[in-house]
This record gives sequence, C-alpha cells and structure tokens, in this order.
Amino acid sequence: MTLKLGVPSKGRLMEKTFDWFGARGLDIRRTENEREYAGRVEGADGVELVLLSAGEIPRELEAGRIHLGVTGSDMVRERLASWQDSVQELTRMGFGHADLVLAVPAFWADVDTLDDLDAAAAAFRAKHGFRLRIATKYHRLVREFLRETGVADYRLVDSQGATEGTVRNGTAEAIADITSTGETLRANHLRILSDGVMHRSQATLFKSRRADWDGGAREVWRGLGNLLGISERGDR
Ligand SMILES: Nc1ncnc2c1ncn2[C@@H]1O[C@H](COP(=O)(O)OP(=O)(O)OP(=O)(O)O)[C@@H](O)[C@H]1O
Ligand SMILES: O=P(O)(O)OC[C@H]1O[C@H](OP(=O)(O)OP(=O)(O)O)[C@H](O)[C@@H]1O
Repeated sequence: MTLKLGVPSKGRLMEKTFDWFGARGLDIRRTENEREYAGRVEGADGVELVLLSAGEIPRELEAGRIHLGVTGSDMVRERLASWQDSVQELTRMGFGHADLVLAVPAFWADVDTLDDLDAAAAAFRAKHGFRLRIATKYHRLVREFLRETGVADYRLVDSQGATEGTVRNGTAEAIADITSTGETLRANHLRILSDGVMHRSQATLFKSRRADWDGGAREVWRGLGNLLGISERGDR
C-alpha cells in the first residue's frame, strides 16, 4: 500500500509545489511528455503521485482517494462543507498568496464598509425592486461571510471567470473574487471594502481524514512527515 499525494498538475501552484517538496528532499517531477498527466517521486518510499487540478484536490481528499493534497486554502473552504471534518491542515506552504475580497465600484463614495454596503443594498432594493447583485464563483465563502457580518439584501450571481468585468457589463453591482496584485480590480475601477477581506489564501498541504491510513500509508506518512519537518497537532 502506498500513500497517495495529490499535487496540482498545472496552473499557478504546480511549479512552486514541486520546488517546495524539492527543497525538503522529495523530488517530484512530471514525466517528460508535457501532455501526459503522470509523474514520479524520489526521496521517499511508498509515495505515489496523483496529478490533479488545484480545484479537484478538495474533492479527492474528501473522498479519501488521496491521503495528502496540495491546494489553496480558499479551495478547500469553498468546495467542502464543514471542511475540518474531512481534512486536516498540515502546513501552510508560503506561496500562492491571494485574498478573497468584496469590492464595489470605486465611485461609490459612501460605501467603504460592510455596514455601508448593507445600507446601500437596502436602498438599492427600494429603488430598483430587485436585490443588489454580487458576482462570484466563491458562493459558499461569500454567503458565510455575509451572514456572519449581517449583510442580507443581496443576491449572488455566478461568475466563473472575468468576474471584475461583470460590473461594467451591467450584470452585477459588486464582486467577490481573489486578488493578489490588485491590478485587475484597479483596471476595472473597483475598490475593496475596508473590512471586505474574507479569506487570506495560500497554498497548503492537507491530510485526508477519510483516506485509508491502515495497511501501510500511516508508516509511509511517518517517514515523509519527518522529511518535510511536519509535526502534527490534534491529529486523529
Ligand atoms: N492571482 C491569483 N488569481 C487567482 N488565484 C490565485 C492567484 N494567486 C494565487 N491563486 C490561488 O491559486 C489557486 C487556483 O489555482 P489555479 O487557478 O491554477 O487552479 P485551477 O487548477 O485552474 O483551478 P480550477 O480547477 O478551479 O480551474 C487558488 O487556491 C487561488 O487562491
Ligand atoms: O490581483 P491580480 O494580480 O490582478 O489577480 C487577480 C485576478 O487573477 C484571477 O483571475 P485568472 O487570471 O485566474 O482568470 P479568471 O478571470 O478566469 O479567473 C482572479 O480571478 C482575478 O481576476
């Protein structure tokens, strides 16, 4: 029995994930053929690489099809209900930083905080007869955040990309999306609410609570955890 390690096979997090493991003595690489989603691991016995997109890793951890997985902390929180029941955060990896934020048109001079947004949303509904629209792909995280902060008079509209363009296009009044440099927000004349940061994300190594840890995987993890310098707290 091997321990299955899920890593991003493409996209922003792939290279730095490989570098992070490499710096700790675990050499991970894809096969020579760039189009083939297969790879190999050197530096620890019994570790099998599973190449996946960052967005699929939460589901695979939850299903227990991989023992360990690397993805953004935002992905796990967004894609898994009660994520702590199915996965454990082992270590933050120090790259892939991005903030999930709520932003409004820069010219909305009276809307700086969530309280202001709440008031503006009520006024918007009274005036237009429908709820202020917030475009996002982070439905779970945005709903939770707005419930906790007491903003109610809004409607989410789904946007799977180019979310900052929805305001200009007239399909939303505000947006909730990931930002790192802030350039996309600025270019689209949007401004983050002063208390509008919902989550500060970074690449994180997660452990599945649902995978089969008997029959060898636990022993492999013991060696690998030592190699990576990870000591667990509150592990089951
Ligand atoms: N500037 C950024 N924009 C978007 N995501 C970023 C940025 N910087 C870091 N990230 C992080 O990268 C991760 C997503 O990576 P990427 O977009 O490469 O994944 P993906 O495999 O294309 O995902 P999906 O399966 O959803 O298409 C998220 O956890 C996100 O927080
Ligand atoms: O703060 P910045 O550095 O400008 O980066 C933020 C942008 O990057 C991401 O988009 P991505 O490139 O993944 O395209 P998408 O619109 O298809 O999600 C994200 O959704 C923002 O639009």
